[in-house]
Amino acid sequence: MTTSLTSVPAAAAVLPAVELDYVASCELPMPWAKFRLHAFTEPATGKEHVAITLGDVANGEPVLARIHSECLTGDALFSLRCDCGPQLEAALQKIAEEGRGALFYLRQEGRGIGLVNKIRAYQLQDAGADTVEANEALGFKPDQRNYRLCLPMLQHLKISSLRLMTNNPRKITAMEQLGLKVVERVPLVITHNPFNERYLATKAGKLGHLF
Ligand SMILES: Nc1nc2c(ncn2[C@@H]2O[C@H](COP(=O)(O)OP(=O)(O)OP(=O)(O)O)[C@@H](O)[C@H]2O)c(=O)[nH]1
Ligand SMILES: [Zn+2]
Repeated sequence: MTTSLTSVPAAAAVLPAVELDYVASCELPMPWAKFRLHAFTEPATGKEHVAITLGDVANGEPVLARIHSECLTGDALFSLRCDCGPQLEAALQKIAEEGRGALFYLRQEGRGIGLVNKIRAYQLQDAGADTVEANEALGFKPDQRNYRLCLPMLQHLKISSLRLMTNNPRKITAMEQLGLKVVERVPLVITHNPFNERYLATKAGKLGHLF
């Protein structure tokens, strides 16, 4: 049985709604704790998104949260070109340490351009472009993500106040524009290696990330 979860709060009335359907939840044991996994579908795109929770996130207290954008290469294939894998792991570990929190895994691969286009962008980066120049050369904005996706999931889980694990101030602004309260920014660990130095420098220099 699916439940339709379309809504736009007053603060985000100017933005078009994103409709998600809640489908099912299950236990998800991980090395750090036994989480719960909640599945949603996005009828407009056919994409499947998930939220991972631990503890009672619906009790009104601010929730330690991570909004994580899909990165197949970093999250699953151990790529050292970015810091996504270690950030995903660190966020889940921190939620487990606190015994309560939520991670939203959004299928917005490659900052919203998709896996194949991200690999095209990486090819341009191999030839000298930075991450922003590569996206633009392919006809995309530097960051095409839409955080409105989170709203139906947050509402389904009854979360309205966040302690957000991020180094990206635009994520905080996006959440506030959706009518959510961000009571704290919790910085995330950055893992430097010889392959991601330029990626991290571009994030700090052109995309406004706080390191
Ligand atoms: N287009 C493109 N996407 C990338 C590149 N490197 C990583 N990504 C994607 O960027 C997304 C992660 O975003 P980041 O900009 O690294 O970090 P963030 O989510 O904005 O900020 P944090 O909350 O601090 O992690 C994932 O969807 C990755 O697949 C790249 O070179 N080009
Ligand atoms: Zn990545």
